[in-house]
Amino acid sequence: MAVNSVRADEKSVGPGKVNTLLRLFSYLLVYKKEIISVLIIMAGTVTISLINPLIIEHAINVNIADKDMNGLLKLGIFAAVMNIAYIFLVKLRMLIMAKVSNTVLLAIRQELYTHIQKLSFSFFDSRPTGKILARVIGDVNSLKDVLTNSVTTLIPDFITVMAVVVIMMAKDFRLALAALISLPLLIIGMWLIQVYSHVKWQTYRKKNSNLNAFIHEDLSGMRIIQSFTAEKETASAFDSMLTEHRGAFMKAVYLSDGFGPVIDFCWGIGTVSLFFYGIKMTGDHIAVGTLIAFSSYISMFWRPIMNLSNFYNQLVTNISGAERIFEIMDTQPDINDTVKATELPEIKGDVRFENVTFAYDMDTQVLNNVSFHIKPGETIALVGPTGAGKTTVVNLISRFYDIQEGTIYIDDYNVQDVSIESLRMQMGIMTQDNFLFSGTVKDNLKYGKLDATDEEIIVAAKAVNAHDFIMKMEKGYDTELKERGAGLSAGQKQLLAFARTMVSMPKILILDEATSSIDTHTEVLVQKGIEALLKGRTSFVIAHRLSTIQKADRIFYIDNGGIVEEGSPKELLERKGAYYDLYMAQFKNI
Ligand SMILES: Nc1ncnc2c1ncn2[C@@H]1O[C@H](COP(=O)(O)OP(=O)(O)OP(=O)(O)O)[C@@H](O)[C@H]1O
Repeated sequence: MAVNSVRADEKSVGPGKVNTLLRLFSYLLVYKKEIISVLIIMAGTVTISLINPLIIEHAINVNIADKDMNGLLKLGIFAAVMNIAYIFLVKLRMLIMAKVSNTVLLAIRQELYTHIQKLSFSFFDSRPTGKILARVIGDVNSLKDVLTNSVTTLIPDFITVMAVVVIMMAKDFRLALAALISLPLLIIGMWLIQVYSHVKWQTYRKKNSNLNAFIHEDLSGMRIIQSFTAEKETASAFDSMLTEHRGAFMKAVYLSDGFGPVIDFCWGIGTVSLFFYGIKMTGDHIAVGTLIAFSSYISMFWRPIMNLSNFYNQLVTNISGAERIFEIMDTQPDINDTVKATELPEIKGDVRFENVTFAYDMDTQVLNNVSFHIKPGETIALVGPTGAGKTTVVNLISRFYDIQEGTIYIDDYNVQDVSIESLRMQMGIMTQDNFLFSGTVKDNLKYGKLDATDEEIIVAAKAVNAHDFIMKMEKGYDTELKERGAGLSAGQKQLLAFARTMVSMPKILILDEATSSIDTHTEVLVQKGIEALLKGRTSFVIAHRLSTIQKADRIFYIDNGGIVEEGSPKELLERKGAYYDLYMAQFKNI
């Protein structure tokens, strides 16, 4: 059962804002050289902008006053060269920072994606794909400006502010205190805004996730929506989600917009207090020149503060994105290799359940004390009512979930004591949806074995009767497939999925048989494909076709948390129990 539906907001479990920031900035440390270059370049650009007024002053006071046109020309050339260098340096700084921040984003996205691939089924069970997508794409993108500005704003502006404070204190500490009197107000104001703003931005990101999940789900189910003519209903649901999204954004942005006025207010108070105190003291010993110098220092102090607060605002706006990314990175897979896990050697295909008890969640037990033993090469058909636990049994063999009680052995190895990779590598799993990826037919078949040769692929495809149909496609094995195999029939998708599994030559085959109706010709091919797949390997077939069930060595009828009937097809028919009833019901429909 999904914990998070499309509409339900995700829970926020951030590791704390400071930790999140430190962790985010730690990604920048890899690029120390580039960051130092940017800082040096910035020192250069600041110096040039400080020299510019001096050049103008010199031109007016000296060259123009003395009518020294030669000197003025030289000064002009010097100023032009310096300012061209300035433009070049700014471009270079932007280029380096763009490269650094994009590479960091790439690294974060890669780490996140690789981690998500390791997470267990339970993680994917618990959240819609669109919400995961929102984190991998949207949340990662939201960090770009934070990363860039942390170098171009945070460091230089912080140094400027500190330097100005030191100069002011050194010149006259009473005037300095008067100028900076509103600093505590600023700190309290910003802190209060960020506390509430952070929560609002968290909510906004959740609404954004919901919207993503909704769009993803809707687009995936568009055929169903159109066939049930439910476009109006989904459009109205979308509309209400957009309203929620917009509302969350407006609430967040109102608060964030409070930063500017708070700074303006504090700046104003600082200036008034400086002049009030200064004028009161002018009679004593404060020179007017010092007072004027202080008033320019005060703007030199507040301008970077303004930049820093914009950066802070950016941080508050986007830190929830970083929290959401790190939350996934910190999610540990439920199913892990144990410390003592060994490699499962090439198996024969013996499968044993000993008193296995399993529940997805504490409320509903799906399997209760189930035991069975399958010998290598046996074909077992799993039958029973819907929701009885057939898929659960096969999921446990591949250790997609861990059982609560009992033991599952493959060739006498406890599945919990061997590495997950060595276990799953020897399993061939075919689910009902026969998922195909965009790419060529060959690419898809290679999923079974990444280093398979063309010959291996063709042999496998021939074995399951898929070769002829593939050769009839436009470019044979090099034909490009659309996403999820759109444009192929259900039977054709199945044949390709058989071939993919055949390429992997698994010792244990798990086949969740599709029930979709297939034309008679393809049905014969599919049936032959199934037989070829089952040959010589231990197979679990969640069987719907009577023909497959009849050819199984044994049938397990699963119901009420266990195997209620077990035996060969003939034995079970003779017993006239649950399987007999199922058989007769299907037989009547033939
Ligand atoms: N990921 C899951 N999380 C929670 N409960 C689940 C999950 N998957 C299945 N269940 C529940 O476990 C029970 C057994 O499900 P399972 O899919 O094994 O049944 P099944 O016999 O294969 O059914 P069907 O023939 O309809 O495919 C059902 O009650 C189902 O609701």
